Amino acid sequence: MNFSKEGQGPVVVLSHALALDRGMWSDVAAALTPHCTVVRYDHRGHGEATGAIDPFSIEDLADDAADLIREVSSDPVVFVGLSLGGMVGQALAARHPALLRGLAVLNSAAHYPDRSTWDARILAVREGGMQAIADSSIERWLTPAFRQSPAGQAMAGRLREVLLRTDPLAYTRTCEAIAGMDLRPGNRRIENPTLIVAGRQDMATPPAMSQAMAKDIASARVVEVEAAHISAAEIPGELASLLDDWIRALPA
Ligand SMILES: O=C(O)CCC(=O)CC(=O)O
Repeated sequence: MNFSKEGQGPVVVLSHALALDRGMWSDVAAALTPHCTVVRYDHRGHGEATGAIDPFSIEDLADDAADLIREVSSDPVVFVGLSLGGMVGQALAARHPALLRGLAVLNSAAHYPDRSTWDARILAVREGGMQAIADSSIERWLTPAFRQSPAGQAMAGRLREVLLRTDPLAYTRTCEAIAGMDLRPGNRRIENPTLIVAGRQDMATPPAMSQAMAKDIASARVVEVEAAHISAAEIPGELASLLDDWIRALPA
């Protein structure tokens, strides 16, 4: 698996969103490394990872993350996942709780009752490649106000480049995994301290999805932030500070 490890202190693993890569976390990682050892990795078929040809499930991605954690740390780690990364985090906590000190699930969901939007995306990418979903994705990922700012325009450009570089087959395989997932039964077993972060302007995984998740995870608390879907790109400083405070308060 492709990963990077930087900084000193408790190990924090950062898990990225669909059609992005571990670069998505650059600004959050820079803010965390003075106090934490930050490990970032690419999901199957994303970023520098290759070989996402066979179908896989969110549980398979969670087992990949478990293998990575065993490789980078002999102690339990803090796992922070955004969207797809948060789905992986939920499955990881349900399947491998002893590997975790804490779980942060940002801008994510446990289940999609209606798979038609995923089927539409899969069809669009099969017919038109990643270009076919680029504009609509960026519109869901960042708020209009941020996209109009110079920093937001630069960020949108960087995210678009990564999306366009994503292997279309890896993207559609991951959409299949998300469309087929139901993490709710596993969530009812989670006992790790859990922080759920919802973006008030997140159209991809609206706050109601976070509230539903929190009903199943007894140990969870929900915090809302002013951002759209990729909060790690839009408000990295605020998010890093929220995570830093939460990590410091976790039992050792
Ligand atoms: O972002 C993810 O990891 C999955 C949810 C999603 O598809 C977000 C989006 O592109 O709208």
